Amino acid sequence: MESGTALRLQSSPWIGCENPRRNPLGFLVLPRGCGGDRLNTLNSSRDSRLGKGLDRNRNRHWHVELKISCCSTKSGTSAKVSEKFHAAVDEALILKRKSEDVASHLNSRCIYLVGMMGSGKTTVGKILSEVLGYSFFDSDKLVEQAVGVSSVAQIFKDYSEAFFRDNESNVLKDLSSMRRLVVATGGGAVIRPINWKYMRQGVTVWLDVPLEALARRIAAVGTASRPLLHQEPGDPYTKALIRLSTLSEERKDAYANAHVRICLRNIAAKKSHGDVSLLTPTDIAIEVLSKIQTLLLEEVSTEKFFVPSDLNHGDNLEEMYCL
Ligand SMILES: Nc1ncnc2c1ncn2[C@@H]1O[C@H](COP(=O)(O)OP(=O)(O)OP(=O)(O)O)[C@@H](O)[C@H]1O
Ligand SMILES: O=C(O)C1=C[C@@H](O)[C@@H](O)[C@H](O)C1
Repeated sequence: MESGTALRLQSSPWIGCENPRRNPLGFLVLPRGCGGDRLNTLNSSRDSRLGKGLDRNRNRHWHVELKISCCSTKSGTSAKVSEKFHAAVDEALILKRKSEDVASHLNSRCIYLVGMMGSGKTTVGKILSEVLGYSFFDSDKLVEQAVGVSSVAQIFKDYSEAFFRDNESNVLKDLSSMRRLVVATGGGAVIRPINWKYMRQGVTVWLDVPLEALARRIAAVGTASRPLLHQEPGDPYTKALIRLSTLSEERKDAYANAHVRICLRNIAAKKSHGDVSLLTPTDIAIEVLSKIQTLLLEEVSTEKFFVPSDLNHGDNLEEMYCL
């Protein structure tokens, strides 16, 4: 992913700042005077939903956090680096603007990301949670926590898939009474209708990624953590592609229950390169916010609520799962 392709910031004449650093999510943290002024003008609202992410320390040592997710810097010239940095700043500005618009209509409702394994639910979900000032949870991790076993693969092995699915439903039920969460759900969470009842308490978003791209991503990290891919013979790419094709055929109608569909092929086509592998997680996060914005504006104009807006505050998730 983009994490291995850090920009060589120090060599950029445009930036000229010392010691740019990244926070744990891969956001660039720049000191004052390092090109963040363009963001500062947009960042003037004190009660911004982004307050936690962008306004932190603003009086003492103003800084900005940008998600840099460009694809390659192999040629490494300063001009190219500068161009890419400009593009990343523009991307971050769009992301911020969209997140503010969406936050004002979301009314604290949660976002549930659904999609096949490897579709980017975790990667994109973390970006969304950061810009919206939401907390991020991965339902697979919550199941592991609830069962007290360190991996989903081990739960499948020690118990059964059905046992895992029961626990997954329990987790989604618990989450459904919560607010201000972005949840990356397990790839198979969509197959149980009851889970939709829980997830549709928030806005549900389907990350629809071509199977070849999924298989490439999964092959790159291996199939060890994905028990449903263990049975197939062959090299990791072929193994993943065969199994993903069957699962996707079985599940495509279920994924289509989501309020919003993010089709990577369509985003790539809109960008005129047609290549989904050139789409950064930030590109995808921006598209998610745009589609949610459209949904919520339609909600306002038709007065028909697609997503319940009167949820009670739930119990404390940290306490429930000993996090
Ligand atoms: N836009 C992208 N471009 C390239 N690689 C990506 C992109 N988004 C995610 N990845 C990579 O694909 C892999 C899977 O991503 P991620 O873990 O976010 O998916 P997931 O949907 O949460 O998967 P799972 O359901 O199996 O937990 C990771 O190695 C991640 O770095
Ligand atoms: O696609 C699936 O069915 C799964 C995806 C993972 O996220 C895990 O929830 C588990 O490995 C099952």
